Amino acid sequence: MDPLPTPQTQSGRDGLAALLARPRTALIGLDFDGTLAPIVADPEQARAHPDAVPALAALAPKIASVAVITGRPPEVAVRYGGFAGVPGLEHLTVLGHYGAERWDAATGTVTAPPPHPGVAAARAELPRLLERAGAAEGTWIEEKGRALAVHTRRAADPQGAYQSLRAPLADLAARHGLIVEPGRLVLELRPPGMDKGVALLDHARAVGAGCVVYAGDDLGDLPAFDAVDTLRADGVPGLLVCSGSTEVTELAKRADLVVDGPEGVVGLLRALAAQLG
Ligand SMILES: O=P(O)(O)OC[C@H]1O[C@H](O[C@H]2O[C@H](CO)[C@@H](O)[C@H](O)[C@H]2O)[C@H](O)[C@@H](O)[C@@H]1O
Repeated sequence: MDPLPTPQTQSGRDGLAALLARPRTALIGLDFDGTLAPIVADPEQARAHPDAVPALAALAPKIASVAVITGRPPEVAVRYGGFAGVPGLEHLTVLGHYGAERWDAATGTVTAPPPHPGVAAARAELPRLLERAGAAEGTWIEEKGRALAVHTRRAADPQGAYQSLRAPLADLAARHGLIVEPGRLVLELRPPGMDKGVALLDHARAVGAGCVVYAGDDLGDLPAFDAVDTLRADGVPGLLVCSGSTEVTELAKRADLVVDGPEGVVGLLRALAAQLG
């Protein structure tokens, strides 16, 4: 059996104690890439850790809500995660595109606002811009519909390629009313106005969460960490979990609990499910 780890902060221990005392009020929010799915070189090959879905399916019926909150389009996270049609996950919610789009297992449908016109304009310019910026071989554009992501993980010098594209992509985004979302060797051009913090807060309020756990690994998860702090200030206990990596260190500094990547996240989910009986 997986041992239940002890958070290193008092607020984290309070958050965990609240979850164990009142599981039926608990919301667990989880990022996808780097948290439920191991990081791989090709984003189209990312899949949930093989034990993630069984662990979630064991835990979800014992708590108020499980929400996957991801930068991916929700239908992609559902497909790569293997989340659809799973007994135990009948009420799973996937908040995709940083919360702009939503998939509910109960209906199997996605709700989404209209696309931002700046994405089409940026799409038309992006290949030429990368050429002019001398983007390294291996730089890859991920077409996300509501957004465009430029990946450098497969370049010979991924960090150098990433840094060299920051300014030109920031300029392109600004010209079309978009923002740049930086992540693990990815710079995403996306519409403003939504982030994982807004998504988590809205969902926590909608389900009437009495305590919240959030686990993430990347810079885009920091607003969700802020949301847990906001909830704590409102009297809702919370637990911040960092799915640790050597690529991003910002979350580890803020987390109540650092676990060893998706393997560690799955171990935590399994331990919670076992503890809740
Ligand atoms: O919010 P998330 O679920 O963490 O999604 C963030 C981005 O994740 C994906 O990129 C990351 O994972 C890839 C596959 O492991 C990896 O190759 C890449 O370097 C990472 O940045 C995804 O491709 C993006 O669309 C997401 O926005």
